[in-house]
Amino acid sequence: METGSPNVVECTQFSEGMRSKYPQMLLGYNLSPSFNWDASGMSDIEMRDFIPKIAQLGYVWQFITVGGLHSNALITSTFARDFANRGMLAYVERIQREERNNGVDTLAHQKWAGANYYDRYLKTIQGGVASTAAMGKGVTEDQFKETWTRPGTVGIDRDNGSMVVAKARM
Ligand SMILES: O=CC(=O)O
Repeated sequence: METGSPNVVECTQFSEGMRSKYPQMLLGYNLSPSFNWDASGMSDIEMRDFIPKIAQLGYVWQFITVGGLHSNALITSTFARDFANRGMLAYVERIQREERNNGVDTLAHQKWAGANYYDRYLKTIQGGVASTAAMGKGVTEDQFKETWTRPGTVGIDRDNGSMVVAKARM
């Protein structure tokens, strides 16, 4: 279902009407980023509970249409502005350390670009020996294999005061 704003009353009425005629009907709902959620009148707690609440009304397929677009736009925009001012520190602080601290797989993104696949492909056609492997010893991805801590890093204050887990330079 599409509504004009996120509204539990409207969801309830639709669900009750639908289920009075088709009791087994499974419902879907667009958790739309087009809504101004802050203008909906819901408290933060009500927003947090919105999904499970309407799930109980039978909305078993709930989707956020362009949540990824908005999150990408936000980080790209805020990072680009910071990068213009603080250069690589902005990248390291906002992106690389956050990827590491949150276990985000793109931290070492080479495999996402198909480098392992391409290396195996090269080895196959070169009879098992590829002198130009993208993922061989000494490549940039090796820099993400070891960790150490160092003091004095700005902007991160997680478990160890001012110490930050950083990756070794090889
Ligand atoms: O554009 C998408 C939406 O409004 O849900």
